[in-house]
Amino acid sequence: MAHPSGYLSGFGNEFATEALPGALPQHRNSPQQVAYGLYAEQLSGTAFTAPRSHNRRSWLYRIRPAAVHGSFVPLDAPRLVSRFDNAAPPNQLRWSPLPMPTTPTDFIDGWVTMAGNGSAEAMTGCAVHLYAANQSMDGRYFYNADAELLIVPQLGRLRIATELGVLDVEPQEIAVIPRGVRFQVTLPDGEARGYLCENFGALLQLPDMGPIGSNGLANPRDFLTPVARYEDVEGDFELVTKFGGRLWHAPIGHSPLDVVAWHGNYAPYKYDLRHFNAIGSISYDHPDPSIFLVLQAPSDTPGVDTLDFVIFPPRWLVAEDTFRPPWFHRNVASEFMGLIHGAYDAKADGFVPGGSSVHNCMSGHGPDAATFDKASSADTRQPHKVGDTMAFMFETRNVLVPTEQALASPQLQGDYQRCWAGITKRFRTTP
Ligand SMILES: O=C(O)Cc1cc(O)ccc1O
Ligand SMILES: [Fe+2]
Repeated sequence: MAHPSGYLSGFGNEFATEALPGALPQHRNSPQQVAYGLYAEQLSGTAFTAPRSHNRRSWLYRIRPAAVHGSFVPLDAPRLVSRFDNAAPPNQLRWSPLPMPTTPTDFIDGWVTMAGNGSAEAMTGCAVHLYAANQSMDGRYFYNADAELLIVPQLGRLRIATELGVLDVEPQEIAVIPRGVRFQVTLPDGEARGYLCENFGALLQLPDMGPIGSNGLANPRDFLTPVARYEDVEGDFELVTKFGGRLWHAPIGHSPLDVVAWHGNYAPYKYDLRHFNAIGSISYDHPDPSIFLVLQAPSDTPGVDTLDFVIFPPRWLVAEDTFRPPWFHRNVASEFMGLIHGAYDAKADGFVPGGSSVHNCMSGHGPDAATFDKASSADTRQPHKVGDTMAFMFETRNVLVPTEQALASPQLQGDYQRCWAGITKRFRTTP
């Protein structure tokens, strides 16, 4: 049954889609002659020998193979950083939103690297960027050989035309573009801003749910993958790639979005965070934020992820005799947070939509003084709705090294630590 959205529904399914009838070969992948004079091409996202449960690849039937383009030369990208070997301060860090660009800037020009760990070459770790753009990509196409790309729009819609079809995303939705998939981003609202996470390692997957059971959190059928759609256009175009931590570009005489049909389980997808089924405490205490895990990129160590994508969606707080907002804490993991919409329940002010924060390994953080005061005297016999909110966290196993430009940024809030300065000594020698 066709999904009402016009997309294909499900996470990591074996999809099959064709924009022209009969374009998709049946019962084989590379027949001697493909219908409509198409070329067959495999795109693999995991090792050929990866276990079946993790094996991802798709077969593309296209007007020209991906090999047809000119030679790549380096492309300057001064705000893109790929080495995370500078000294990371243990300070809690927070930034105001990135201002919108004042010169023509498309989605690719608009990346500003904030922090990261590991490396693209080693295929481990991740990089966190912000993007801010005021132009559609025009005659320009991009693929990322370094990473799977998680896109978290905060302002303005994105039309992401990929080789495998079109994803329309708006704030409070996310998109994931697999490593290697070519795409072009246009801006229906004329401008756009948001957060990006490049995942250099194993692909993002839905988490196991343990005692939660077989339903809840992000339900697989809410993940949407586009149907095949192709462009048959020729011109003096540019193919940009991120490869080995830097940008390269090559001339290309046609649109690489020329895939007429495809099948497989390696494909872009989107997910509406508002569909997340939040599960929490219905008795007492504030659970660990892993309860809000949307997607995880596992590392080689069982139970320890390279990257966790966690959200803090609208929800009811009902826990009794409980300090309900996030507690004070220090974690072995490192946290990059962003706010997509509304307000975040641990911070009364200063953390605004489009803003960011980093709390690295063992750096103490938690509710600000105003939040602490309010929540420690709230009536917890009453349920409380945390509405009008959508915050997220990229949580990583390795320290998130902030880039020098992020540490020197005019948006860095030099007074961030003062949000805890009003937390006074309450100790007394009587209970
Ligand atoms: O630091 C944060 O605000 C994120 C966070 C939220 C929470 O509910 C528990 C732990 C945690 O790191
Ligand atoms: Fe935290």
